[in-house]
Amino acid sequence: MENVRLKIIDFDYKGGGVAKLDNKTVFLDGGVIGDVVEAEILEDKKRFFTARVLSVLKDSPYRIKSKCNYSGVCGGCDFLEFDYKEQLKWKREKVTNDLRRIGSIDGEVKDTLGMKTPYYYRNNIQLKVLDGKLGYYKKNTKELVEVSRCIIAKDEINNFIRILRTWKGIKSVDEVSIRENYRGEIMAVFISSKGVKNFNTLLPKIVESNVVSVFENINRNRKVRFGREFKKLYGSDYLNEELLGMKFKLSPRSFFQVNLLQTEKLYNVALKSLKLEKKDRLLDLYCGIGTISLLAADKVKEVVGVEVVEDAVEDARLNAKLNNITNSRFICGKSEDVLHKLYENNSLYFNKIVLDPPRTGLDKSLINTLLKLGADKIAYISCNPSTQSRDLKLLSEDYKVELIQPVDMFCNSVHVENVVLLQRNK
Ligand SMILES: C[S@@+](CC[C@H](N)C(=O)[O-])C[C@H]1O[C@@H](n2cnc3c(N)ncnc32)[C@H](O)[C@@H]1O
Repeated sequence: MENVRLKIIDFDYKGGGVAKLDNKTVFLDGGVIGDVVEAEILEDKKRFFTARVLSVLKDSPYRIKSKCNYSGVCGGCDFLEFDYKEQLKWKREKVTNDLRRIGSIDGEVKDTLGMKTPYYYRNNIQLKVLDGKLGYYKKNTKELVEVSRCIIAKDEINNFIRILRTWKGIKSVDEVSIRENYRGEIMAVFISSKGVKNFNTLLPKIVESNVVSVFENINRNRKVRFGREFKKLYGSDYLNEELLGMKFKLSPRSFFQVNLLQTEKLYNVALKSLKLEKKDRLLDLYCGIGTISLLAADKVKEVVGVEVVEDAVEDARLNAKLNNITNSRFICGKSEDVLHKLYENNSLYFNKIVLDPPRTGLDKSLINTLLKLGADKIAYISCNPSTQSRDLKLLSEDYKVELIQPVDMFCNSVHVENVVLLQRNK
């Protein structure tokens, strides 16, 4: 097919441009809303085309010059050439459209809570390693783009990348996960199928730096991020974090939100929306290391957190002790199974619930139990408005939506975090 001229009108879920041609949708590999581009059609399917941007013929008014040297090549970010204020507006619209289209929900969506400076915010990155080179995959490929610095990662993570680039042993590593805490300390996990070699040659540099913890993780199954065993190579078992004035310990397998400043805003919105009272019994499903549970503990009678990763549950129990909290309890298991058992045994009643599942959203059986349980208020936090909208449609049988607040957790990427407060119908 010959090349075509297209106007970008939207972004798809991967951050690629969307256009229209012959009444069919075109999914492109790039472009910014408002751009006019020359594109090569790659596939002509029944309902859509796929296409590759060859050149931008007319710049969108929202196109900006990227501050990143790897922009357009590296698949790590989607929106580095899209004006930040417009990103926030687009994310609000994305949430509005998903709720309407998938969830049949029409409520008012608040303006996305953004950052003043949407760079150098990520406290956790995963770099691929290929032939001793460190980087991210090129968009939609397994080709490595070598990087010496990442514009969305925090400063000390970038310093550690510099150190790793001089280390010969990096060749024995397949992937490296690097975390930075609130005071610039680093925890690194070297993920390797055969074991980390020559760590002793990296050690002197690590001792001089602010790396506080290094683990090896043997992983031969590329479908999961981590293998079963973590072996400590250096330093502490945990990374210490501080969030809204409380202390948390975090072990290498546990989940922690990637943007500290935005997490504080997110948690404040969710907890405030629940209007917590001393008589409340709060259930925190998908609780990770217990951050939300423990931040809520002094406002309620009792809080119970549920989490499937054992290490995270142990962290949560430790974090309760660390913060002298005595009215919290953490259960290890799948939220859907644990909630079902709690309900069947009639053992505990919760009048308020926090949900914060992974991108796949809620299990249908969990939704059924939630409807039977009938808590007064549910704060549903999600990093995927599409699955959240699907779940809300089922929950709206008994609940009405009272608040919809998007939060920009993943600046310069297509992803958006969203909080929805549900109130049970009288
Ligand atoms: C998006 S994170 C939220 C964690 C925590 N609320 C926070 O803000 O840090 C989702 C968490 O759910 C856990 N998880 C995934 N599937 C689960 C399930 N079926 N039941 C319970 N926890 C699950 C993950 O291990 C992860 O810790």
